[in-house]
Amino acid sequence: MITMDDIIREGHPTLREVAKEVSLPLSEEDIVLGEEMMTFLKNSQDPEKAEELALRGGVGLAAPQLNISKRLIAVHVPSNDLENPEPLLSTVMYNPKILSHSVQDVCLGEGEGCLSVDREVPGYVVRHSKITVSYYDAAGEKQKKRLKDYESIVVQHEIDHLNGIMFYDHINEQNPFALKDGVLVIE
Ligand SMILES: O=CN(O)C[C@@H](CC1CCCC1)C(=O)N1NCCC[C@H]1C(=O)Nc1ccccn1
Ligand code: NI
Repeated sequence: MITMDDIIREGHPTLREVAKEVSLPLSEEDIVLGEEMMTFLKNSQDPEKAEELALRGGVGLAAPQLNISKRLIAVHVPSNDLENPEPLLSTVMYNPKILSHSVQDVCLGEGEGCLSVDREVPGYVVRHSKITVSYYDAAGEKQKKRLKDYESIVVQHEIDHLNGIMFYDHINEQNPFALKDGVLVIE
């Protein structure tokens, strides 16, 4: 079972590598890895389990964060609507690829963090508001999804990890809260 001890922290070279494509058909090993990454996210969002296992709550995880330089990510974005507890997005993506994106940019008002970064790095992380992402699912089926806003931000943060990019690489060093015209700030 994955715990925080399995997550490598900034400074570890693997976080700056470009991860390798996963070979298809998916190996049992890669399928199990995806399942374990999804279980970590669900555990991390469960108050009891998170406390018991000392997990930081996470909505996404990329294999390089486990020192596994492969192009697979897991995302589990909880619903923000008590009426409908269904998660907004919950999937493992193998060889995810952004096919197209909006001109419109977006950023989280409270900035971003990372389970591999044990410090606050303030500033706006400007990303595409909408993306069309293709990927293979755990059944080896090719999928295509159009994502927007928070879900889009999460998937972009994870795909960055596959390319050795950290969220703070996007923050303007001169003025971390500088915003170009038209960038949408979402809370
Ligand atoms: O690469 C993947 N990571 O580094 C885990 C990150 C991924 C998100 C950061 C911004 C977009 C994707 C993550 O999830 N976090 N960052 C550090 C601590 C907070 C935590 C978080 O946002 N938790 C959360 C949010 C809503 C609901 C439940 N939990
Ligand atoms: Ni991260």
